[in-house]
Amino acid sequence: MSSPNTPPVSAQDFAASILQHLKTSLGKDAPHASLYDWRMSLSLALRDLVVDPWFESTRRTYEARGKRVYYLSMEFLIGRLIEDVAVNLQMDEVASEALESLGQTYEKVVADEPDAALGNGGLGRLAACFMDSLSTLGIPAYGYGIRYEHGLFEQHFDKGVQVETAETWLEQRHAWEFERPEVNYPILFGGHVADEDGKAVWHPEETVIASAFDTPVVGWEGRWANTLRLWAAKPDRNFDLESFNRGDYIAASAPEALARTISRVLYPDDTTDVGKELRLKQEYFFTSASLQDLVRRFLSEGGDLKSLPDYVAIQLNDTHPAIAGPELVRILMDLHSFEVSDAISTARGCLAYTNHTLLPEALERWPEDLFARVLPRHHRIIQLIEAAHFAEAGEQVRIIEHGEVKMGELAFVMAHHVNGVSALHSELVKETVFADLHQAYPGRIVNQTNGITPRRWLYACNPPLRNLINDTIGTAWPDDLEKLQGLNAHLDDPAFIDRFQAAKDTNKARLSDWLKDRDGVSVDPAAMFDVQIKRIHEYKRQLMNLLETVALWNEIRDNPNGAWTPRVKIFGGKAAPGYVVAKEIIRLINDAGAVINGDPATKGLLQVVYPENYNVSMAEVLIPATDLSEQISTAGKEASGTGNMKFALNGAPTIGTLDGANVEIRDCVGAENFFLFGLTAAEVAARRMEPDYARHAIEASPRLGRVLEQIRSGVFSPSDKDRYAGLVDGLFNHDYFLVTCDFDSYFDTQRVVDTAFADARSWTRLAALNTARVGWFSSDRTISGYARDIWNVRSMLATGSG
Ligand SMILES: CCc1ccc([C@H](C)CC(=O)N[C@@H]2O[C@H](CO)[C@@H](O)[C@H](O)[C@H]2O)cc1
Repeated sequence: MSSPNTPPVSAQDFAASILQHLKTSLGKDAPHASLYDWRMSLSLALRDLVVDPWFESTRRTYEARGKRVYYLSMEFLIGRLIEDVAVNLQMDEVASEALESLGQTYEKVVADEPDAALGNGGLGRLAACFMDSLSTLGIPAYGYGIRYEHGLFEQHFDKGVQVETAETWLEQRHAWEFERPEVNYPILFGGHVADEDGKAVWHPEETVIASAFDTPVVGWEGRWANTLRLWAAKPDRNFDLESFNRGDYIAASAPEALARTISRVLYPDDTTDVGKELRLKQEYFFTSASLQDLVRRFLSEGGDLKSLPDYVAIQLNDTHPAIAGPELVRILMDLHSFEVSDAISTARGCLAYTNHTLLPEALERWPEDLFARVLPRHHRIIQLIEAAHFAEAGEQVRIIEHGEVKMGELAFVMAHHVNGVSALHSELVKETVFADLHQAYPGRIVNQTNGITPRRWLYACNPPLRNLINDTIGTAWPDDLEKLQGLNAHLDDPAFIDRFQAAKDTNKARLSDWLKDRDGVSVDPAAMFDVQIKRIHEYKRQLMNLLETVALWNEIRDNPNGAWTPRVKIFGGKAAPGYVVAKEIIRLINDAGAVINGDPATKGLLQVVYPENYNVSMAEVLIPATDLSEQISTAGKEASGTGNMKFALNGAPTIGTLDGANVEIRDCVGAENFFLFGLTAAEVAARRMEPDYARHAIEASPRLGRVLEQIRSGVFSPSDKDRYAGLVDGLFNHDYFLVTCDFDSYFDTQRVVDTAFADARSWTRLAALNTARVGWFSSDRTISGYARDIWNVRSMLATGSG
């Protein structure tokens, strides 16, 4: 029993509560209950324990007239919730005991829960970690987003090729949400704006209703609980019975179908602005509903809108909710008769914006005509905002330019603070994408280096290591993660190192069982588990990892008697459906993997594994079992990364570039404890200026040249020799992400890793050292930074953590 605090309920009472829900909520008795019935009953029994702290938190915030944080995000990549809630309520072991007493297996029941995959990757997962930390710190907050009927697509491989199918998490009842039919708002679209006695009046042509679904978010030890309010789209008018009676069934259900389209599916793009009208409507839909809701709440508590910034801190998770600036100005001007300048300054006083990427193709720019057609009133208001900005800071930066509405510039101008997500990224934001605005508004850009919640990403996903840490330094670390520094004193204690290794081995055995059961793939837990899991993108350089794998394959075949360190290369990740090159890279990894895995000469020494449908739940199995964390993006491209933090926390040293938060991880663990390679961001910029830099790099590396020739000539696609000719030519002619230039440094550093891993005890010490020194990357520290530097909010839990 390692859980620090006494759980609120005994296993016996909790078993009774599960049985009660089975009977009254699921209408089943134990002998006839399905896995789904047990899972729902467990979820509802846990949810019962969340409601009181939830009500209490809401009541205390109301009474204290406290300032609230509103986190607006198009994505919340939540994953499963049972274990998260059980752990935060200190109920994980009680729940396991209770289910056991009912003849059920906790792990099996937990694994039946579908992931809430309402996000693409880093940005969405960060939002979920932030919600956990806001509750743990007792900061009153609402998360606002969209209740997509279909989250991120399911990925399947058909002969190594990614195919996408619709995700269906809501096919079954979602145990954790409470529908709020009474909380709904009209969302207006299109039409025109008329000037009626000096006032601009919007005459929309379409109205959709936003209806709320609330999910409680309980923090560590159940001390506080906030709300995640997700909006679903509904028609503003009833079923068209008349058309139905006329037999025109399509017309009858059209309003419903059309309205629901807005919250039907998550756009699966995580780096390319698709510029689709429906995407713009989704962004306005949830932003307008959220602003109408928070203004109603503020007014219902007797607030004076002039003082809104003192009670409301709105954080824009990238530019996706950037329409919040013009929308809040519209609400203040058109519905509450504010003057334009007061409306703009009041709105700016509430808003802050986080930038998560420098990739030009990811910066949202809406065609002005499309924008003006869908949001004619906001188009006008943006012109007013731009005029005010010109008056304040000159005309060098425009919001509307070349027939486009630039959402990054709009978010910047309408925010009191703008932040990047790692120290390097925030500097690059000042020097590149917002250099002019940084000049105009010095001091507006700050840094808040990302973080991860240790509750999900250590305490819940890694019981063996959690227990070892509890036994070694006590149980205070889950909400004070820098306490892990206490492990440094045990790094030279052989017993501790043995237990650390044992924990890693347990997790590696669990992963190999998982791969065997799920995919029929067997891996050797004694081999090095070398893992790269993240969205597939050229800048993340999964291709370079694959090229190194083929080079190693060659090396082993050339020197079969060499002292090779057995390695399992594990890849995981989805490509945006329209991202052709990324899908080619996936296919090449699978094709090359098939050849390498089938080669008797390297059997047991090198293996490639690529489980389908990487998601949050898979990460929770892969990360604790990892020996080597691959963070190999082109320097200057990965804004932060958060997977890098999860691996280090779970005792996996990093091979990586000086990019994003890798820089700060290396500073924390020590340069000698980080396998650094590659060009720096500045060197990347310089190398790009050199003509033919890729061709020269390839000519200088026979090892690389050989690998590229093998791929080009169809060694991994014997039935379709030229399948990868284009991909290889791409490297020769426009290797924008400098795979060719960093290859040799990467290959050589991997050989250093081989040698280091071969010395098991020193490797385990290195792994434990990583865990000990990355406590700073808790999202509690990140959120405390936002609260202090941007939101100026206090914790309602006045103890030390506030
Ligand atoms: C418009 C399409 C679109 C959708 C999502 C995005 C996100 C900003 C992409 C994203 O997830 N960025 C990642 O954010 C993480 C959290 O801050 C960082 O750790 C990653 O480095 C960054 O790539 C860009 C463009």
